Amino acid sequence: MKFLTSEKLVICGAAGMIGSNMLQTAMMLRLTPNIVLYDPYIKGLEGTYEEMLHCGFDGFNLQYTDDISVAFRDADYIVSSGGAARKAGMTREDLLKGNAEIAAKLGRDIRNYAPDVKHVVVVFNPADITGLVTLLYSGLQPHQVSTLAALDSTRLRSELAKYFKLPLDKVKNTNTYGGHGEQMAVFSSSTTIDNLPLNKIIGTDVFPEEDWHALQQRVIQGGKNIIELRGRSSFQSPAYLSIKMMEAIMGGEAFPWPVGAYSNILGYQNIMMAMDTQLSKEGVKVHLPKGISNELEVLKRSYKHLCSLRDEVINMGIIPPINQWSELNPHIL
Ligand SMILES: NC(=O)c1ccc[n+]([C@@H]2O[C@H](COP(=O)([O-])OP(=O)(O)OC[C@H]3O[C@@H](n4cnc5c(N)ncnc54)[C@H](O)[C@@H]3O)[C@@H](O)[C@H]2O)c1
Repeated sequence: MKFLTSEKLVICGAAGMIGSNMLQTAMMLRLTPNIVLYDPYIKGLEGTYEEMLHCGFDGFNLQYTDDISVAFRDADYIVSSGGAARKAGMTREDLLKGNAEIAAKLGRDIRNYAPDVKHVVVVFNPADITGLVTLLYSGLQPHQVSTLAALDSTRLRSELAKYFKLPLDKVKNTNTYGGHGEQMAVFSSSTTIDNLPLNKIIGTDVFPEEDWHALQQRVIQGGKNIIELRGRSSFQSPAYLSIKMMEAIMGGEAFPWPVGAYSNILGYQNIMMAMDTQLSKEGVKVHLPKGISNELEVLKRSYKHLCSLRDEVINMGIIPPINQWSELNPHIL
């Protein structure tokens, strides 16, 4: 059976829930036979490796290591979920600081050991910030780094499909941009429900305004709901979507959802956030989402929220002030 490419894919955080599921998805989609698993937790990493052998997949050259220099040598693609998930008693700031520090190290490791990597997908949270920090320290070009940001859009589609009791594919073009969760910017003007524009239905008897607000809350709480139902944070959906991003980057099937990318668009600068994006072998292309004026206002609010998170990371001393970014990475103007 054929592979999409024979280039080397590295999965960081492969001992974890998302990382190990990314591996299984990449193998099932037969992206490449050459996959290297990295995680500092070597015992769990061996467990992931062993389980994949037990699946009985043919044709793979699978390796694992807790030595990042070995993992990254000659890497063509890197995807990383290697960071902490938020646990009880942990503040958002704790997660932000810890994972931003991991992202700074990831960036330095890319610069040192994988300077010729083609693309890096960052998954660990808060992904917009960890992606930005990785980009700055890696020295890569902005189109070479993207982040997983599709889950609000896929959750919006599933909530709408459940509300209207329709199959998922009757709900089209659900796009959320900007930051994740509370700060997402829903662009309902692009969405159709069984071919009817969503904006024509909102506020009618078919879909009262209060139901629309409640539905958006369910989207925002989508991740929390999975924790309540399953007793742990989501892992199958982020793993699947991250590897589908990688498939598009390797030249395979297009990725239909927004991804997080570095934006240099006027009014949305010096930030990584979900925009109207296309992934291909050339990396990620970023455009300002098309929307009506109140959607763009919400996007602006979301951008400002991400700027305040970014500024927290600057104040923590993890990344320098914006006017010094080009010294760290000359591709950032
Ligand atoms: N972007 C998204 O939409 C999205 C969705 C869900 C979860 N996440 C995030 O993904 C991350 C991973 O979640 P999980 O459920 O797989 O967690 P997990 O705890 O199961 O796995 C994390 C793995 O990362 C490893 N790790 C720790 N430090 C590392 C480092 N410096 N380099 C490489 N690996 C390292 C750990 O040993 C562990 O095996 C979390 O930050 C979570 O919040 C993101």
